[in-house]
Amino acid sequence: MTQSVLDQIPVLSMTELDRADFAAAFGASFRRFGFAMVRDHGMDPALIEEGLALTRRFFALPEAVKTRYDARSNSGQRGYTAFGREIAKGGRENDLKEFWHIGRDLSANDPLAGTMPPNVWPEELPEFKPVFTRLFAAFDRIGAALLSAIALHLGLEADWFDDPARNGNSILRLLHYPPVSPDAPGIRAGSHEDINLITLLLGAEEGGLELKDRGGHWLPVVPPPGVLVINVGDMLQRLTNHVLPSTSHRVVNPPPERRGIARYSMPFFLHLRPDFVIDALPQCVSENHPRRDPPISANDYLKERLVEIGLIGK
Ligand SMILES: O=C(O)CCC(=O)C(=O)O
Ligand SMILES: [Fe+2]
Repeated sequence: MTQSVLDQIPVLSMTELDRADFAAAFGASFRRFGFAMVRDHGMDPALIEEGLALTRRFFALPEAVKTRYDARSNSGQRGYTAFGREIAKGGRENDLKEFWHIGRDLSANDPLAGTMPPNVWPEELPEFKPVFTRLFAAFDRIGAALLSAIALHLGLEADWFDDPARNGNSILRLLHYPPVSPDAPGIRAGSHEDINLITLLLGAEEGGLELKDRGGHWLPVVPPPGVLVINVGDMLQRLTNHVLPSTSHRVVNPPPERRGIARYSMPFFLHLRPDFVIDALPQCVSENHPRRDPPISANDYLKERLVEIGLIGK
């Protein structure tokens, strides 16, 4: 498979291809689209279903209960962010979505503990903590395998990302896009790029997700059931000096016949360790392709971007 024949995101098997072939195909999809789709990723379908069922139950709770877990006290990094609060960088209308964030639980004496607030859990749903703790660990594990494929594709050692991503400030986001009324201003999620290294997305089978391809056209991303959608975030774009493009994407409103249907999805934003300094890899810099961005620590970059999307005050 060469890059030029890729005009739809291929669905790649993590078990049918050997390690080198998977890395080549995954890398080609990333270079072409900034997106990839993967099956046979080994995540337990029953666990995913449990997570999505709990997500539906949480968002069905009364607003007064959900706002008890308001994430404004921790920069939007844990707990509940109400409908209409987040706005795409540079966007005009706030997004038509509400979400819940789960992060990494570090011990209080960990040197990085200051950069990661403790999780909050909804008392109303005791299964939340065990189920999402397991899902977070599963995403961490598959994320590490995908980073290893990216490393091979870039000509690095397979374990290159192990240390930079260990105890990364990753976030599991549970998303609810309620039914959309015909006169609603704005869209479910305005065009944006993800901040982190890579995003692993599950449950986005209800349509609406679109990526902007290199020709500037919006291409629907329609994963078959259970397939993981992975995209390049801004941190990987910076690290690879834009060789791997962080691709703009959005979630458009449903057509009239599906307006009454809510949409749920579960992106895992895989982050670097907060103290890791993101600087272009030497193999991605040349005379013809000079360095594009100055070095910056993952934590400083994250803070800068959270201000831009309205999750922390200036
Ligand atoms: O819901 C989706 O399918 C995508 C969500 C997304 O792009 C995001 O939350 O950054
Ligand atoms: Fe996104």
